Amino acid sequence: MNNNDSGNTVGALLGDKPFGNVLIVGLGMIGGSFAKALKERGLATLYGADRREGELALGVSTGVIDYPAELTEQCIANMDVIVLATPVRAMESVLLEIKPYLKASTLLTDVGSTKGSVVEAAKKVFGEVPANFIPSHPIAGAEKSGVLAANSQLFEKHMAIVTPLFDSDPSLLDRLHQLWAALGSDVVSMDVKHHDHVLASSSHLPHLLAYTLVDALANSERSQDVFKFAAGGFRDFTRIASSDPVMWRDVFLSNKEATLATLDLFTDRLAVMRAAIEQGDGAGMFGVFTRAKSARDHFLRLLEQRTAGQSKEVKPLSMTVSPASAIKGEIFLSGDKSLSHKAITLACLSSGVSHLSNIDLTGDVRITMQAFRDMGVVIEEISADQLRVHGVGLKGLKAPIAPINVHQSSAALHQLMPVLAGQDFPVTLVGEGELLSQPMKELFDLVRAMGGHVMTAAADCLPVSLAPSVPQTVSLVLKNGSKRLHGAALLAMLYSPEAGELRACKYGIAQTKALFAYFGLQVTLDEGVVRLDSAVPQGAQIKLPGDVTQTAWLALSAALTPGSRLAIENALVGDMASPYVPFLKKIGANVRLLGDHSTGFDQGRLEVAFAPLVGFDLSATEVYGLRNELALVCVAAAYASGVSVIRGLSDLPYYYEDRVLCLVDALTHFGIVCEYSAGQLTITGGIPLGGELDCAGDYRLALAMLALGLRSREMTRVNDCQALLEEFTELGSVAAQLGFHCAVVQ
Ligand SMILES: NC(=O)c1ccc[n+]([C@@H]2O[C@H](COP(=O)([O-])OP(=O)(O)OC[C@H]3O[C@@H](n4cnc5c(N)ncnc54)[C@H](O)[C@@H]3O)[C@@H](O)[C@H]2O)c1
Ligand SMILES: O=C(O)C(=O)C[C@]1(C(=O)O)C=C[C@@H](O)C=C1
Repeated sequence: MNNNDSGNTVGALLGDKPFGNVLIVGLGMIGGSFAKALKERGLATLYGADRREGELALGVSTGVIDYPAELTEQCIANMDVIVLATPVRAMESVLLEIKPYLKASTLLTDVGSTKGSVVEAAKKVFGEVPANFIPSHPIAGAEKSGVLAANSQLFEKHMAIVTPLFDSDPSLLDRLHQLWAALGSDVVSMDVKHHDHVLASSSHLPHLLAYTLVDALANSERSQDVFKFAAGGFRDFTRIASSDPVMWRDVFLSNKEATLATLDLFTDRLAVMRAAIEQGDGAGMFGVFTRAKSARDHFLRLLEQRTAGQSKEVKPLSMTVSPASAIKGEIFLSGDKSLSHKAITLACLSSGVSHLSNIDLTGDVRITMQAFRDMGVVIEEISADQLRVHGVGLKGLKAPIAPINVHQSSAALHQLMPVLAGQDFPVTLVGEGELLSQPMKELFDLVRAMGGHVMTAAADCLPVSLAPSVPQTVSLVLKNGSKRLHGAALLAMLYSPEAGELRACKYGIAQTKALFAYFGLQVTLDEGVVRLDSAVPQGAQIKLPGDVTQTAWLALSAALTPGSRLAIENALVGDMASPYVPFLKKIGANVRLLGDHSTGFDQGRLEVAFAPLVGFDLSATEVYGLRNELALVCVAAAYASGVSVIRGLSDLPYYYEDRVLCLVDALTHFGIVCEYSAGQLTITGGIPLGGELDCAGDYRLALAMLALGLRSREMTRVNDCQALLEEFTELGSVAAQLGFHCAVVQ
């Protein structure tokens, strides 16, 4: 070892460099990248050992390491961290060499692609895995090898898996997390066996296929022409066949059981595809290709999000609105998100084909779609807002190959749980982020009421496994549940052996009733009891109406902005239309809703022009009917002449009242006089001042605050608009089309 500082204590060195002395054994592509990344960031003094002296010389001359080293006592005993980066089968001999000199305080880890074999090697050498040996594995790499391929950014925004063992030293484990995090990795913990199975499918099998494909073609009769005419597809598929043969031989020797399992599964699927080609089964092939395409597109989006750092940190977005000149134009609004979600679910569970148009395919609707695709449903995306869904029937879903991941979507979870509880196969649902710590007792109880077996590790939280069960007649009382839970209850009723019922339903069901009717299902509401006749949903053709909240917001915005002439071409008419439109009419707005109303999602043209608004007095019953749009009601009051009274607010569930109180703060901040007492709010109309507001991440509040800024004296800035932009993805283009002066600021 050529360490000039070898006389220094480890503590002193740690003071200079946070990770002290780090030795890499196997200074190739991964070991070199690790060393270079630490060295460039000034985080450690780097030593390298390799059986090829040439690699060490190159490592020093290219600045990847500080010093070449040998596995002597002087070296090993002086290290704070030792990283094994040789091919996995060479690790046992390295462990044998370092064993006599290894201190218990030194963190020993590795970067090998298999973990079970490395743990076995450690057991063989040490008798049991020492507490300071904690295996890890960066999920980043390349088809290159050798120290010259070292890349100091290789691990940034990639995952690093750590596989701690029961007896691993907690402070060294913490150090290992810090080490990978310092190189920019997202660190995740995994069980050794699970790691080897997952990686067998995600990494080992693809390498085997690429090597075998190239080898088979290279030895085929027409190999010269095959390579001559091979283009992008061949190159993309076979890039990894240029990887290091020693490394990959070691991987397959070390992870036999898991690779054979995934290979068998793949071979079976390949046989199915072979049969489909032989039998000219176009529909079968189409099904596989559409599902695979969408699974890959979904995976790429997740990867993009992660590499763009979005899943780590959500940047708060703000929006500004300048007093607009006028809102002018004709517009079609995209379909309601919650209806889109429900329509897709019903279409997947129907017999026959459904055609869904004006569907909102943004955000978590895609998570639900992906889950159904994973369970065998063919969903064709005909255009950005149209789907053709080949329904499989209520019990026709197929067991997914892997657990269903709802990511962070509670909406997707509520759609999927009752449907999965009704199937004849066991299934596991996993999630991510905050969703993992949210108790789902009410939803899980609902599944239990269906007769479902619900198994969770942490009480009523994700992940959850469902086992097939004998279905029970669904009879539920949902006094306090959310609207989503009520939606889930209706789906649960689909699986009830006899007509199910839901008591104490506190939400209007007009929209659900209409949606179910499209699929041939009859929902009735009688004295607070919702019933669903047992029937099999049938494929349907549905054109979803424009989003009701967006319609109400645009109508108010045009009504209070002089010079406005707005037409919304696909506003919902009839019973299901928002009561906000008649409310606007009542307070003097120039509003006309044109269109015949018979059944279902009938749509008409809503025309709005400016007119002065007049103060109003709303009873508790009217306020209940307008509960979703109360923030907009308050904005209307702020611009109306005279005093407006809004009654019965404290009779509403607390979150409606909270939203109104937030808006009252905003109005007061903008100089509008408000008084709130005993659930009654009075607002005296005036001219809002403008300024900065915070919508606390609430989509409806954000819209109301933007409307408030439309005629205020100064520009209005609304902070925390992330949820708004996720819900109303077309806000920018709608604003541009209608002449709003609305902009996003980071
Ligand atoms: N290549 C990838 O994409 C990738 C990704 C993640 C993890 N890994 C893992 O990282 C490790 C290294 O892979 P790589 O791609 O850097 O390979 P590489 O061939 O570039 O480097 C391996 C180095 O180890 C040295 N070596 C071999 N046996 C040795 C021994 N007994 N003592 C000392 N040195 C020895 C070799 O001389 C070589 O320099 C492997 O375990 C591999 O499974 C690779
Ligand atoms: O990107 C590549 O070339 C890789 O092969 C990297 C890859 C992988 O399969 O994803 C290879 C092996 C690993 O252990 C981890 C990552």
